[in-house]
Amino acid sequence: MTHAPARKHTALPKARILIEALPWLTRHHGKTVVIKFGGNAMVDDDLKAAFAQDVAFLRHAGLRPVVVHGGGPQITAQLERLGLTSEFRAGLRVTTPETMDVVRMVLAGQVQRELVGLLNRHGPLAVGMTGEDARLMSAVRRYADVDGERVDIGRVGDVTEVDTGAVRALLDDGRVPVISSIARSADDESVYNVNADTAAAALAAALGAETLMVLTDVEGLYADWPASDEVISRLTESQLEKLLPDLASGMVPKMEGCLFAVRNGVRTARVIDGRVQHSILLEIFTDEGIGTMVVPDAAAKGEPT
Ligand SMILES: Nc1ncnc2c1ncn2[C@@H]1O[C@H](COP(=O)(O)OP(=O)(O)O)[C@@H](O)[C@H]1O
Ligand SMILES: CC(=O)N[C@@H](CCC(=O)OP(=O)(O)O)C(=O)O
Repeated sequence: MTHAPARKHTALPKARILIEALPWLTRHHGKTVVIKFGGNAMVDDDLKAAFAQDVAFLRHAGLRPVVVHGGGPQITAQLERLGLTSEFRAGLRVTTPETMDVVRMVLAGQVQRELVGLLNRHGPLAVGMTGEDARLMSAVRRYADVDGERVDIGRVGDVTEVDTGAVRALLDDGRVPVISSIARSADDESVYNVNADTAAAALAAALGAETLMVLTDVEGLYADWPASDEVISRLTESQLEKLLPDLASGMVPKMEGCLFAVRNGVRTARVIDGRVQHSILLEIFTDEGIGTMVVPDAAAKGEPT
């Protein structure tokens, strides 16, 4: 049996930690947070389980988290298993009809299912869907820009329209939507492979999310990558716009997505290190947050986030 003073000794610091989170939780109560979990950040099972714990925590604390997941490395591995090649142009996968079948199978049938399972360990929370369901995301064909030239990369799409009805209904019902970045053309004829950063940004804007959090396999946006690993902690939309042309492939859709989000009503967009366990909760306990935060020009000074 534990004596009351000993219980107090161990419990008090825990109570203090919870109380420390109170201002953040009060500020974010009822707010929608779109969290993009990159395939490169899904390093191991412990990390994925910790991610699910963080998301469940946010939901139980009264926020409305929406998960958009990637799975680039997982798609590449499956293509290799099938003897198919992977080719990227300007950070986007060249997607033949055959590749598209694999993309859909891996994202919706494997990665999404795994995340749904991990989240549902914490209650009947997660519902998986792709952009095809209830016409969540409509897309048009996207071409890659390679050295100023328009290159055909097959069935790659750019989101043109988001119908948030089904996602809002799930959120209102206390669920956590887990979304794979696949979309259909408005006429329903074609199915497209959408970059998961692009899909997350489009959803965050359409939902009027408070925050877009992008979990990846670096600490944030490096100022002079790959020469240095000095992370830029805060950027306004104008500063980011100037940097965009100099960014390398993996970061391009991420930072374009952050810019799109803050330009379209999302209060902050953040790129954080998904390889760090509980990186989402770490955001709660640090004033300036970890990683890189992008804010609209108008909100550039002083406001708490
Ligand atoms: N300026 C930069 N700062 C940080 N990472 C960069 C930068 N430019 C390019 N990168 C690359 O972008 C990668 C992240 O993008 P990506 O591989 O698509 O990840 P994810 O699977 O999370 O979407 C990093 O691992 C790094 O190699
Ligand atoms: C068009 C395009 O490139 N689509 C991506 C979709 C998955 C994705 O974006 O996953 P990450 O976030 O893990 O990179 C792909 O096929 O790899």
